[in-house]
Amino acid sequence: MTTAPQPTEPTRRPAVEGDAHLLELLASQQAALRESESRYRTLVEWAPQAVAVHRNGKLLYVNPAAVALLHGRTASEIVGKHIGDFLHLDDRQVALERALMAMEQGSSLQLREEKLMRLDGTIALVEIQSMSIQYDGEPAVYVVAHDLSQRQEDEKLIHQLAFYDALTNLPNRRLLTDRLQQALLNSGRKQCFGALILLDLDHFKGINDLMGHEVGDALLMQVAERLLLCVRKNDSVARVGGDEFMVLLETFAVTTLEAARYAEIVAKKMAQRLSEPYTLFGTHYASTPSIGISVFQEGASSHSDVIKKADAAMYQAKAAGRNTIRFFDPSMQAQALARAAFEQDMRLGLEQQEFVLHYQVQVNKQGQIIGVEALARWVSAKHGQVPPSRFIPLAEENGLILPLGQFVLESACQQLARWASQPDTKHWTVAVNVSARQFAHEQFVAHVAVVLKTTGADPRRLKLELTESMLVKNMASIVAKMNAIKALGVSFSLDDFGTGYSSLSYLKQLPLAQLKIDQSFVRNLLTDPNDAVIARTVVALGHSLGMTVIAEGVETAEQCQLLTAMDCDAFQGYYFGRPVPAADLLKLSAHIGP
Ligand SMILES: Nc1nc2c(ncn2[C@@H]2O[C@H](COP(=O)(O)O[C@H]3[C@@H](O)[C@H](n4cnc5c(=O)[nH]c(N)nc54)O[C@@H]3COP(=O)(O)O)[C@@H](O)[C@H]2O)c(=O)[nH]1
Repeated sequence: MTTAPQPTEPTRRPAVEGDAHLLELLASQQAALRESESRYRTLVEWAPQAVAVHRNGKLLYVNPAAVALLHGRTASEIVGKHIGDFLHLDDRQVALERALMAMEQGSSLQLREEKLMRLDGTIALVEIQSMSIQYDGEPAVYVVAHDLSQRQEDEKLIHQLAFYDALTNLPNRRLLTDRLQQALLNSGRKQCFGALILLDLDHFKGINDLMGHEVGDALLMQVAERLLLCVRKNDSVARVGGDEFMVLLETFAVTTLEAARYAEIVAKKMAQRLSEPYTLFGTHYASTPSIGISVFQEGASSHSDVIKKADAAMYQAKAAGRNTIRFFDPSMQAQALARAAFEQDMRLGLEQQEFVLHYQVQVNKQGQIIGVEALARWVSAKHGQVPPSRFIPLAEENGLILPLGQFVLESACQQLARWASQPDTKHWTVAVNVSARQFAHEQFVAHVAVVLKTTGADPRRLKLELTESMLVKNMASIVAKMNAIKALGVSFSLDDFGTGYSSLSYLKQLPLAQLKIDQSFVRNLLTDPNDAVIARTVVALGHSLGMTVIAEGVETAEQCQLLTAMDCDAFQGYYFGRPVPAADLLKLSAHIGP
């Protein structure tokens, strides 16, 4: 049984024998003292704040509020322990020093926030005040702890209500504005551009009024979820009004056009996601957004300007018939429109068979043709010859790479089957470039198998070229897919080797047959010693892993000689021939020889 802390007793005057008056006085003083003690004990026992007394850290008394604060059941679980047992590691050192100071100086110490470890391991944030007292006639420290957990919860709730939307849990306009101000500062510091997307649901009022607010709310919640899936971790999606959402993109773009391009890609992704059907309370609904984009950098505009511009662009999107994207900046808008038209031309070009394949020879150390690389060409009726560097990245972005890649694979395999029937070319291999999106397609393995079957091409003569950058994520599933294709008899070459995330650990895991030295290392092979070291290392590395090595971009005899001296197995480049249609290859091949 512990006793509540006692106030220091007044000095007793010895009673004078026979002095009845004094005895009476003393008795009444003692009675008053007992009453005061009892009142004091009751006050401490019933105090809402946690109270504890310790001497040199050893706990002598805790009141019921302290037992409750520490998630104990009885005081005996706590009394006798050291205060250090209840101090969080973050605060232990300072708190123990303070406790000692309170003992030594016999004074009271200022309020301080500390974290306590409860008996069940949870943490309580408290405000601690200590003072020295006499307890059972000896110095001790009296501690009062105010539980701040509730205050913390309240603060959290206030913050949540002040900065987040209650329906979707997304940041609200106030928080988005804060973040926009921060993003403007960051964009100035990092010398890059950001973008603000303002998005409004078309005809939302109709759904809300006709179907009721419950349906409207459910739609808004699904919109919020879909928007979050379209952005990166550092971007912010906010609900800023009834059916209005803002998305703040922190791009690393160093030009406005680059930032605009990125914002457009994200906005398109959002438009597409939000246009997919919604199931709300068992019924299907359709909804589309109108989207405005404004690109910003610090100095060029204030946060309210940026918001106004995105707002104006969004109204232009509404005026243009809804379900569309508009930029505030007319030149960006013109670029976006031109790109959309170009994409449409590409779609038409695919339908009208404007895409063809050219082939570039690959030769061995003896200068004999051992195969070719298939390279796509677009001969557009409207744009003339369009280089792959222009249409491949765009096709990757808009998904056209899937039909285009399928066309390339089919045509290359048809050609491979034709060459297999001719004595001069029957040993040739054909390398086909596969883009990341194409390879990631869940049906890719099946597509390859079907194409091989329908064209009758020999899988052992087909080589798929992958690039390093597409192999960094989901290694296990990539390896599994490559193995499934390898099981068909097809081999793999790693394109642009050395320009990406080359790491021995992933190289070892991949079922590769060949490494391709990137042409950027071959270009200055004779003048830049670093490039020569890289090329030599790639050859040695490839061989040590049991792969062959091919160098691309070989333009001169000297480059070829040096690469041969490095023991490179095969070569490709203008020195041997530019990419040409299949019909022109045989003429060209007559000129290549040892
Ligand atoms: N996913 C697909 N990508 C493809 C396809 N077709 C082409 N591409 C990729 O487009 C990029 C540009 O290709 P291209 O303009 O055809 O350039 C290739 C060669 O023409 C060029 N090359 C070859 N030899 C030399 C040389 O001696 N000097 C020099 N300056 N350039 C040369 O190199 C390109 C070959 O690239 P690679 O694929 O890395 O071997 C390019 O990235 C293509 O991959 C396609 O069907 N699908």
